Amino acid sequence: MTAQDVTGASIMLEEVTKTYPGQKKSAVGGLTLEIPAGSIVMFVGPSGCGKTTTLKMINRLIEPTSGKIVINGEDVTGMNGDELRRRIGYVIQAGGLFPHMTVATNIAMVPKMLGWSKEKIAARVDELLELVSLDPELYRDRFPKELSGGQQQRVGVARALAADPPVLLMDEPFGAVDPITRQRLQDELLNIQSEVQKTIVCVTHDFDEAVKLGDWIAIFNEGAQLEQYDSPERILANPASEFVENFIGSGAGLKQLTLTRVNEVDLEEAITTSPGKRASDVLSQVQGAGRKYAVVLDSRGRPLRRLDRRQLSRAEIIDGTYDQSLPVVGEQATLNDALDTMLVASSESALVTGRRDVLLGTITVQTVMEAIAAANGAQDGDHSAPVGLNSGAINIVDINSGAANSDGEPV
Ligand SMILES: Nc1ncnc2c1ncn2[C@@H]1O[C@H](COP(=O)(O)OP(=O)(O)OP(=O)(O)O)[C@@H](O)[C@H]1O
Repeated sequence: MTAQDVTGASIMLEEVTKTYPGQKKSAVGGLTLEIPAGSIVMFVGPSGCGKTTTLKMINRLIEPTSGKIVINGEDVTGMNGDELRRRIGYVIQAGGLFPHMTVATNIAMVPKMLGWSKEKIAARVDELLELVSLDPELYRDRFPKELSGGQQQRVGVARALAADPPVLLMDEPFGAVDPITRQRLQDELLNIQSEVQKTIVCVTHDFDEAVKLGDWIAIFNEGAQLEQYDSPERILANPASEFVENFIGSGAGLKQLTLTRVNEVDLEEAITTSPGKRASDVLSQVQGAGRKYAVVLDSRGRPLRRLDRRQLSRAEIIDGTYDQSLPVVGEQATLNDALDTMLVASSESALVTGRRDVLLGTITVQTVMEAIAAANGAQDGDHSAPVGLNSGAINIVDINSGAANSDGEPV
C-alpha cells in the first residue's frame, strides 16, 4: 500500500471542548488529536468518558463549544453541517437502517442526494454489496428485517461508503452481534480497509477489538482526557499509567495473540475438491499427500465442508452440502480468533478465507504456537506516534512540528 492508494483524509481536533448545557464539567476538555489519513483510530475508555461526544463532533452531529475541527487542512467547524455529513460516512450499531426502505434504497441515500444518475447509483449499490460480501441478486431488494444482524451491519457499512467519503465514523458498530459474527465483521472491515484506505475513527468498549482493528488507540479518561495515544503494540508493552494498566486488564500477555493476524503466518495448502467428483479419487489424493481432510469448494471457490478419510471412504460422489459449523476464519482474523474458532469446533485446524470468502488455505494449532513464539522474540523499533493531548494537561511545544512532553517524548 503506497501513499497514493490512501483515499482517506487527515483529521485534526484542535483544543476541542464540549460542555453540555446545564453541566458543570466538560464532556470533552481541550482535546487536541491528530488522526492520520488512511489510518484506523480506535477510541476506548470507561462509560461516559466522552468517546461518542468526541466522535460526533467530527461530523458535527454535536457542535463543539470551542475549538476547531480540521479535515484535510480545511477548517470545517463553521461549514454547513448537512454538507459536511455527506462527506463523512457514519456507521452505528445494527447499521441504523431505515426499516421501510430496501437495502438498495438505504445504500443509495447519499448518492441520490448528490444527484447521481439512476444507472450510476444501481451500479454503485451492487459494487458495494459485493464489497461487503452480500450477493446483490439476493439482497438488494430485501428489507432490513429480512436480514440477520450481521447482514444489517454490512449494509450499514455499504451505505456509509456509498459516496466514497474520505472519512468513516463508527460508533460501537459491532456491539449488537454475537461474538463469531463480530469477528467476521471485524475481518471484513479490515479487508475493505485494505482496498479503500479510508480514515476510520471507531468507538468501542472492547479493548481487544481496539487492538485488532486499530492502527492507533486513544485511551480516554473522564472528560475525554487522553491517558495514552499510541499503537496497540506499544500500549500493551508500555502502558502509560496505572489507569491504562487497569483498563487493559489482566492477561495482557495473552493479548499479544491479538496482535498477529492469520495472513502473517504460513498457511498449509488445502486439498480441495468440488461437488460431483468421485470420492475414491479424492481419498487417494488426501492419502497421497498425507493429509486428514479434503475441502469441498463451491463454484466460486468458497468452502462448503471438510471430508475426512473415513467420510471419503464411505461416499461415492462428493455432494454440495454446506456445513454450518465449519471452522473458518478470515485472513485478517487474529491468531486469537483462529484459536477460538478451532476450540469451538474441537478441531486442530481451521480454514482460512480471503476476499469474498474464497479459500486460501489451512491454519493449524501448531502454526499458531510457532507464530506466538516468534512474535514474542520480535522487537518494535519505530517510536513515532500522532499528536494527542489535552490543553493544560501537557506542556505543548509545537503542534505542527510534532508535539513533545516535558521528557521530550512524542505525545
Ligand atoms: N445530550 C447530552 N446532554 C447532557 N449531557 C450529555 C449529553 N450527551 C452526553 N452527555 C454526558 O457527557 C458525558 C460523555 O458522554 P459520551 O456519550 O460522550 O460518553 P461515552 O464515552 O461515549 O460513553 P459510553 O461508553 O457509555 O457510550 C457523559 O457524562 C454524559 O452523561
